[in-house]
Amino acid sequence: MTPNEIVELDIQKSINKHIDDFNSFRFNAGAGAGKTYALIETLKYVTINKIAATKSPQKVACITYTNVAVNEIKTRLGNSDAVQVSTIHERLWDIIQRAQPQLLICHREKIVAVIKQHSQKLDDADNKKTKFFAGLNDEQKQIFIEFAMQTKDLFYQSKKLSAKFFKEAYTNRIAIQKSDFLANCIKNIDNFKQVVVLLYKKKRLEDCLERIDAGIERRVNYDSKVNSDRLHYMKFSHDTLLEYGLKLVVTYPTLCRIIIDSYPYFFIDEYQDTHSNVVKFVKTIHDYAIENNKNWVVGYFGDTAQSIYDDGVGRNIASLHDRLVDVDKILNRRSHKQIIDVANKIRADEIVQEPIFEERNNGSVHFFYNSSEDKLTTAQQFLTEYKNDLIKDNGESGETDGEKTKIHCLVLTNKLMANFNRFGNVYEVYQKSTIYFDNLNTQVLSQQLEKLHSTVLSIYHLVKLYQDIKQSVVSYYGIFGASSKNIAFSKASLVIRELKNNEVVSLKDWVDLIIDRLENSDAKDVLGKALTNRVNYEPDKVISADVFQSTLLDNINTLMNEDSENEITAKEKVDSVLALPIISLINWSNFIDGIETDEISYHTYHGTKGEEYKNVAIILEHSFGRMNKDKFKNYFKIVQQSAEERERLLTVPDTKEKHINTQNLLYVACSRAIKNLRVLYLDDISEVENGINAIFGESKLWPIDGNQSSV
Ligand SMILES: Nc1ncnc2c1ncn2[C@@H]1O[C@H](COP(=O)(O)OP(=O)(O)OP(=O)(O)O)[C@@H](O)[C@H]1O
Repeated sequence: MTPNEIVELDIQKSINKHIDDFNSFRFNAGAGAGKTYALIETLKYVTINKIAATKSPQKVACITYTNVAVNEIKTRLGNSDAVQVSTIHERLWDIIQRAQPQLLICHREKIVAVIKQHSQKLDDADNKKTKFFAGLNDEQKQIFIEFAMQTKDLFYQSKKLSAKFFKEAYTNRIAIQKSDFLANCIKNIDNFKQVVVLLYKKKRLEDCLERIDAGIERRVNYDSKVNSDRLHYMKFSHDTLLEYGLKLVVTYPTLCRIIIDSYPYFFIDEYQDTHSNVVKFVKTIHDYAIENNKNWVVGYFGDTAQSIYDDGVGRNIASLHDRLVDVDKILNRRSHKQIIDVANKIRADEIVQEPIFEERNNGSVHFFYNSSEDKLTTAQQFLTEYKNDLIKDNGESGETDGEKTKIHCLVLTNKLMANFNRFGNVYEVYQKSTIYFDNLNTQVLSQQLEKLHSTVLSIYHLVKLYQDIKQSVVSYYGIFGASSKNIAFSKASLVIRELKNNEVVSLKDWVDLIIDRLENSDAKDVLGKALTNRVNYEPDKVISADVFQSTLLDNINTLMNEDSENEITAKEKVDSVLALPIISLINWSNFIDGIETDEISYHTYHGTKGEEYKNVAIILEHSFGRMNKDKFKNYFKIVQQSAEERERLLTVPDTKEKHINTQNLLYVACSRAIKNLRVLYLDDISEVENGINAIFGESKLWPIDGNQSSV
């Protein structure tokens, strides 16, 4: 055993000792240090020595960031009943759902708070949209509210009409003609709709409150399948789950005791990207354990320099959760020295890694730049050259298997990544939707299904259903779910044949086929069950072809169009979704599922968290999309300053936050490489060359004349 291996073993022993002593800890180490590995070792240690040895019925909770990570840990850990690996949402719901009476109180309070928010908005004379309502006197408000309630059906029937037809639909009503002030209120359709929708929402919540108070509603549920709260249906979504969880443990200490008894060992992977409410939740339990002399341990595993999401705690963990023992490790298990040296320069903090083995010294890092206009073609040519060099090098050493020459290419923008992955058209259509640019990354491309926009999620499920039926790889249970037990085999096979044997080129073809079968098939009820199971439609939404069609089109319309959209443009946008080729949608859904099909795999920097690849290509630009103009240019500009000047510039909080975020992103990207890393900067670097060279050593214009560089 080498001295470094002994050091590494000692670190694991110290973690085990903290577990023996119930000392909660934070294992902070750089990329490739073996945090995930240590987490698995820790889980094994606890299972064998604490749970199995004492035949304890207690469980170990292991929380990870994505479903992909859950599966990875489960696979690496092997079958274990004692360890429950899950996302925080799954675990939290499992824990708190039993506290229904307390949840109900929490839910009631939330409803009251949201009603108050709606009322404040309606009373806000400074709000452009609602001020016409705020300006009415009490009597007029009452008349308007009554009018809105009486015309609810009309509103929903007319909602999607253009402003002109919408107004006509309303003004044809005698009630409006009679009243001057009502006619006045409907002058601006956009504002009118905004107020009416708020009134409806408020009313729905008030009705729900009454039902709760009358004891009619007694259960509240977490809905993991949709991405927004539906409080009046007694359902809430992801962020509210974290909010409720925290509120419950703070308000009801008994819940802390129950959690401590059920899960005496609690581990959190990638803590830097965990929501602050989760850390507060865990800290509340930890404090309770200390104050009540209970044996409980939480272990956080992560790296503050890899915090790349806005809602993650990042460096704030130290202030949010004190009384933790720090366990540090500076050895790197993943990469060759050349990669580690660059990564150390980027993170520029107290963690200066070194390779665990001295012989890990054959890596390569090359930085190139090219500022031609056609970035896509330049990047493709660059990758082809990289690939050829790898084949040449590996061929010479007699190693030609795929992984050795496979390149993982990291690009900044989703647009470029989508183009490379052949679903650029899908991304382009979603870009024109109502999803804010900042949210496209999560709501359209997240590998955590719960983060996708609800309609995007339905489209994803529709495409997966198509794929599964087309490929015939899924069982009846996989298609129809629990209801498959009660479905006649003949009907199930009929509906699958009907769906499989028709040509489908676009999403529209697929949707039309489903609609047609819901209308005409002898097994239409069975198809409804498949849609409920796979696309998560409520049973009443698949009761007939018409209802299914209007629900889907309504959803797509809401996804694509603002309320005020011109009717023709609105229809064009809905049609642009339906016209998407099914093959592009399959490429997109494969991306969501992390399925790789090409020799070169393309990812966004964000999407590679926790991964490692032998050969990495990074495509860099000044800007990170439109919203983060000059993100990297500004970063390298700061890097190239003297230490004093850098410190001065970073005293501005906004500059510091942006700088650290960029630094973390570049760190995550570069540290994915095991052996070879090539960076291509697709802009003019003359103003930031010194900053680049300070990190990467030197930068060269690509393509280089004469001999190509060796990998
Ligand atoms: N003790 C060990 N023995 C053998 N291999 C190890 C050990 N620790 C880590 N490794 C290997 O080193 C590599 C990096 O480890 P791991 O992925 O756990 O790092 P990490 O700290 O989680 O990285 P990142 O922060 O970048 O996600 C992996 O291939 C892992 O299997």
